[in-house]
Order: sequence, then C-alpha cells, then structure tokens
Amino acid sequence: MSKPTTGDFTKTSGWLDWYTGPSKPAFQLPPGSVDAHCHVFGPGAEFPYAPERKYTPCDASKQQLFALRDHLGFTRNVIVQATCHGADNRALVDACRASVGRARGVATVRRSISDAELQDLHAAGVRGVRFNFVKRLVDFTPKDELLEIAGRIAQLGWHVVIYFEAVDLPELWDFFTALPTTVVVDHMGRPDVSLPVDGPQFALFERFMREHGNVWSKVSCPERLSVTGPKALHGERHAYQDVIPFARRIVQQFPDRVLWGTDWPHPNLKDHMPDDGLLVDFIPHIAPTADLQQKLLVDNPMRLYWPEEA
Ligand SMILES: O=C(O)c1cc(C(=O)O)oc(=O)c1
Repeated sequence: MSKPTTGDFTKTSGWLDWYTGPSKPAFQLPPGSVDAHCHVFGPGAEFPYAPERKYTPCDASKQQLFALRDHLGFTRNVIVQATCHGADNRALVDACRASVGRARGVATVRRSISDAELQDLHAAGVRGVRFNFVKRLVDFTPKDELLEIAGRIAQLGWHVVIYFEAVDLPELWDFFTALPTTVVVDHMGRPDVSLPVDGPQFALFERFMREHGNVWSKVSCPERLSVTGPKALHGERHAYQDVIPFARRIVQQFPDRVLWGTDWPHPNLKDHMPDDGLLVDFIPHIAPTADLQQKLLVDNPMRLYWPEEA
C-alpha cells in the first residue's frame, strides 16, 4: 500500500501511522464480508480536519481504504465518521460515492442540519449517525439535541451508533434505552478487560443487550482493549488473548446483533499499530464456527446497511 501523507497539517505528537505492509490473512473471510467499522482521514489537503478536533491524524484516503479492503478480502465497508472531521461529512460522503455502492456510511450531524441535507447524505449511502461520549474525543452535546436528531433520522430508517466507555454506561443507560432506533455500540462499550469477564462491569453491558433487543455491538478493536497482548505483529496469529473471552461471549449470546470491523486506520493508538491481516486472523477466535462467522461478517451487516440486498 502507498504511504500515508500529512498534507499541510501537523500530526498530533506521537501519532502512529497505519501499517503499510499488512499480511494476507490466513483466515478466509466468507464471500461478501463487510468491514463494518473503518474510517477515512482527509486527505487534509482536500478535506480539511475540523477546527474543533481533538487530534490531527495522518491522512488515510479512500483509495488506501479500498486497497486494504481488496487485500484483506472484504467486499464492502461501513465508513464511520471520525471525530477529527467533526460534523463535516464531506470526506465520508466522497468515499461512499466513489465506492460505487460498496461502502455505506455513519455520519455525525448537528441539530441544525436540514431535511434536504439529510436526504443528500442518504443518497450518498449514509444509514446512521454516531453519538460520541468519549470525553477525550469530543465536546459535550446536550441530550435533548441528540434525542431530536435521533427522532429525525429514525424516520429515514437509520440507526444510532454510540461510542462510550464502560464506566460511563450506568449514567448513560436511561438515555441509551430511550433511543427510538436500532442502537449499535462501538467496540463493545470499551470494557476493561483486566476485570473478570463475569464481573459486574461486563454483566451490565450484557444486560444492556439482553434487555434491549434493538442494541447491537461491534466486537471490534481488540488492539485498543487488550492489556496483555500479544500484539498483532510479526506473524502473531494468536493476538490479544485477554479480549477473546469478552468478544466471544457477546458473539455467542447475540449472534444476530454483532458486527466486526478493522477500525482502520486505528486513530489514537499509543502503543503499536497492528498488522490488519493479523487482525482478521483474530476473527475465528471470537466467532469459532462457520455459522457465527457468516452472521458476523455478512448477514448482520447486510441486514443493517444493505437491507435491500439482504
Ligand atoms: O478510541 C478512539 O480514539 C477512536 C476514535 C475515533 C474517532 O476519532 O472517530 O473512532 C474510533 O472508533 C475510536
């Protein structure tokens, strides 16, 4: 793959660029697999980063994303608006349009968005909005604004993607359970995997999914959640062992409400940048049967993002 650029922007100090020589996965993805969580960054020279951003990344273009898709063996992408672009969805829309139907999007919008602008996003392939509660990534948005947005996008048949950390779930519970749409949780609600998988923190997340049939989860980002590794680098096909029990529990309990994505280009990793081919090799450890893999990688994302084809 070509190397990342930075344009006129200066990257956040310590920024790790995405991995340029991903291996070919040993795990054969089922035909029609969807990478249901990935991002594009800029390029900043064409799609400038938002003034309110909390980090400045290296560029990660649509061409580079599509090259990774083909290299890993995915058929489609779901591109999620990265917080470094704020509510300016132009890079996302451009990538979705350029994909000729092979990418759908999750946007970030403010209450000031017009109905016509929402329709334009829909025409480009957007099927959801992202509400972010991770304090290092975004400024606070009042709940009444988010509920108003949720009510409007529900009418388009879209869903809400939520990103939060496990310690904040109790406080956000009432808001999340009041959302009128399908609700997709990013990265399993970021459990602390050094705590027991059958302890109270993860039990609350399981209860959230069990009691609310509209809640889905991305069982993604082991590279972010893992404390003990080993890292998906240097041919390691048994990476992130400490995350496996958490993700596997969710896949096995809720096989029809889970999604998987690479999270390429992996914003804000501090420790290492994974080899995305080896990340794909993580999948059979959390979805051990062909039936679970088909649901996770094909049937579920198709039902949510390409229902007209599912
Ligand atoms: O944990 C993160 O830093 C992170 C950031 C973003 C974003 O900036 O949009 O998206 C993710 O999925 C994860």
